[in-house]
Amino acid sequence: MHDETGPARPRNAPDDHPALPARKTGVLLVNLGTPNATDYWSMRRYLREFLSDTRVIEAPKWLWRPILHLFILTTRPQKSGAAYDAIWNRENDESPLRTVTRAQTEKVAARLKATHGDQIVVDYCMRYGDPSTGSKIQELSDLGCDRIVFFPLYPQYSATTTATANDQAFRQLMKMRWQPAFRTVANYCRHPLYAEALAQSVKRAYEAMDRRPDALVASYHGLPKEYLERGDPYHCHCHLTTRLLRERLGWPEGEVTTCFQSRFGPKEWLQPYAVDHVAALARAGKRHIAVLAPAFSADCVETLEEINAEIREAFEAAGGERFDYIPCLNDDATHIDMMEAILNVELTGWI
Ligand SMILES: C=CC1=C(C)c2cc3[nH]c(cc4nc(cc5[nH]c(cc1n2)c(C)c5CCC(=O)O)C(CCC(=O)O)=C4C)c(C)c3C=C
Ligand SMILES: [Fe+2]
Ligand SMILES: [Fe+2]
Repeated sequence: MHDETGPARPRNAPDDHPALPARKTGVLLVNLGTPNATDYWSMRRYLREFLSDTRVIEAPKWLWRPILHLFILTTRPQKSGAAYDAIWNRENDESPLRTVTRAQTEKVAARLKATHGDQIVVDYCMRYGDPSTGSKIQELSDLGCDRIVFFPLYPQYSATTTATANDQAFRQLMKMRWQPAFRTVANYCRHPLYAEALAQSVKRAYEAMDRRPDALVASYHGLPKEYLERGDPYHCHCHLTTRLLRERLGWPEGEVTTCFQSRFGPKEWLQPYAVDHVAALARAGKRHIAVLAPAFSADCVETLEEINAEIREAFEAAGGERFDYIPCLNDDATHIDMMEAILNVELTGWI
């Protein structure tokens, strides 16, 4: 045995002893994932990986596989490809989710480097698509990270997001001879800096408007209702998020409402559905609404396309006149403050 690891062969080791990397700590930000391009095959590859995940689709495999392969993967890639095409970042030839996640990573890295120096390596990965979770954990380990903080960027916990991100990380660890010590970051919808960041984004958006909206709507990604009945806390975390945001803004009850978007398939999902909710607001005389999407840490196809197109159209079709979308927290300084604060707690004892 040799008593030291470092950037080269350990002290007193024989010549054929493998070189050992310097000890570092890794931070890996994780988001859902995104296709590499909007063509049929790129979309199909991404959707196939995503919709084959049994954390996302809980139906029995014998039932779901034929539906997925015969119906969904033959039609959805074109439909979703068109949605991604409408929001694609052509400058970098990538989806906005990847652009934003990279910007978040660079800013978090700069903050942690300023405090802790070069002993920390910050990177990002995706649960589906590229860069994959497994490849990034391996890369951090190859760089000498024998401790990794794994940070799923989902404010509200769901088995369909947080748990499957963690599962994928642990699948990689199962393959490794020298596993890093590993910490997963919990959901953070209760974190005061999260409510603060959301509240500031609302205040900023309201200040930039020439008139105050008649209602503020928090639209969250939906889930099949039966997942809630089986114990997924996501629904409650969404309502908690809305309440903490409203309290942070100092607004009375009812001033911020909650709804759920992105319904997929014929089953009942969490209600109220965003399209119905905004239409009902318009019919109730709320002519001007503002909408934010607190379940998304980065703007993506679900916010830029679905909210700004489908949900906006539902509002206008019901008589609504003005619809303002408030962007996600993305790489805003308040969001990076929150991530830095959470990471500094998670890094305790490691640096
Ligand atoms: C089919 C079931 C789905 C569940 C359950 C689900 C949960 C869920 N998803 C997010 C966040 C995102 N989802 C995104 C895209 C997306 N989601 C589904 C389906 C389910 N999501 C599909 C099929 C897609 C792809 C787009 C499409 O075909 O409609 C994204 C955007 C990714 C991007 O590249 O922009 C995010 C982010 C949450 C938070 C969640 C449950 C809590
Ligand atoms: Fe989704
Ligand atoms: Fe609930």
